[in-house]
Amino acid sequence: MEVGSPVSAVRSQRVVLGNKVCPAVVTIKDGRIHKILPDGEDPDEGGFEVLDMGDSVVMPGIVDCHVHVNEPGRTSWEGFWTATRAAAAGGVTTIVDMPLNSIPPTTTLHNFHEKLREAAGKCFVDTAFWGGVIPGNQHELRPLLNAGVAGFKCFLIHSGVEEFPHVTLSDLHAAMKMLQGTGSVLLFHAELECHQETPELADPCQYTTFLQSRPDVMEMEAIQTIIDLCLQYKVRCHIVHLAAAKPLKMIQKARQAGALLTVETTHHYLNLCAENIPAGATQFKCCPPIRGAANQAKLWSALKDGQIDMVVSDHSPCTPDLKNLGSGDFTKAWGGISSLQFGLPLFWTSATQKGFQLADVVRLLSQETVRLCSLDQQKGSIQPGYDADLVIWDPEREFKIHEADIHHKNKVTPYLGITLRGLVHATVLRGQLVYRDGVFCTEPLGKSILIPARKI
Ligand SMILES: NC(=O)N[C@H]1NC(=O)NC1=O
Ligand SMILES: [Zn+2]
Ligand SMILES: [Zn+2]
Repeated sequence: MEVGSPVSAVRSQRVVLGNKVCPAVVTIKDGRIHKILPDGEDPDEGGFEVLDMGDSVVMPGIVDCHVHVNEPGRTSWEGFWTATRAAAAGGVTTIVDMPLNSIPPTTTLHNFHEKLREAAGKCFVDTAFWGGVIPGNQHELRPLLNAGVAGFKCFLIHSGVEEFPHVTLSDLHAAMKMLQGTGSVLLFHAELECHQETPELADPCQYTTFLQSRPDVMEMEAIQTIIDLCLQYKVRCHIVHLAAAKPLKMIQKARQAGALLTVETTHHYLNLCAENIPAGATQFKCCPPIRGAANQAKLWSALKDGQIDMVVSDHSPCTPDLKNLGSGDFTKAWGGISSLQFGLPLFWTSATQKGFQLADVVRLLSQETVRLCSLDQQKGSIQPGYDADLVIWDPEREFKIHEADIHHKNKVTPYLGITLRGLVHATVLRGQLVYRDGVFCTEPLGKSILIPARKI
């Protein structure tokens, strides 16, 4: 079957349906899942283009709700065309774009309209959008929500870019008042500046120098602030890219007290360790920093027992010069790691060794992420009526990451040359084959997804 073709049924010996993996034929009508038939039973109506995938796994497409596309304004860093091709190659059928790093940032209705114009006709997978909260823009929040943003993101510390300033507590009270009763969600970059001594003569090329400059107490302090606001206003709050395990106890306690609080971590915190980062290797720089192995083990057990809800990429690329790889100075390099294309195999390679099952992958990379961005009635599950967004992959197949196979605009990544388990064969977007074995559909078939206002 050619890429770009409509698919009217997919057959496989391993279809992930809820908690089960079984042989089935998934039929598709008008871009949506129509019926799920036991294998052997043939689709009854004629003219079916059955894509027979043997024993490759068929799963809901991955929904990565933390991606910095950077368009418009910083298109040398990334863009809709390249980011969504990387997504398609990685089995990601929906991304949610972060409001910052693009110029302008998605902090006003006017800027959101500009974002939508720029995205049109360039996306190979579906794309939804977060709005941003910055000082003084509280009157833009309701209009942005009514226009279809999935929710909002803010920073409690310098964001890395000047045009997206971080908020103070009084900005947050103003924003919370606007969001109260809307059912929307506020995402927090959870690091707060704390008073601490920084050793003057520390070598900026040593990873530990950077790590010590952003200790886990900065995450603790930020998360305490978030919990207080969340309980006070009863607005849904979400902690992006939790790196430290220490705040998990207080998060759990807050949830037990009724806080509408969710938390994500990223592939880099689950796969990379501070102990293994060489001097000068600024491709590993991100914020909060990658912490030690003992911390990482705690993140994995928190994922297992549901204390961390989901795993995302936080794909945040830049041009190679901004990584300062030449000097290797961690204090000067851009913080951000590119991994949009490799989320599924990165997660699976480690998770399978820790006893996670395919159904856990669906829960952590699709079902929980669609709930966060209010797409759970439409995406993230193989059920009649849902969008026929599928990833078809081989969880046993190993492959090596070669630069030539990376579809992100800039190829700098800490994962270059590593071998992963889990090869994506095909990606189906609303019933159309958009990627198969290295070949993309020539037309970008992705849509901008506007989220209808929540009914609460
Ligand atoms: N501005 C931006 O993308 N920052 C991201 N990069 C990173 O490493 N953490 C972030 O929050
Ligand atoms: Zn962040
Ligand atoms: Zn981010």
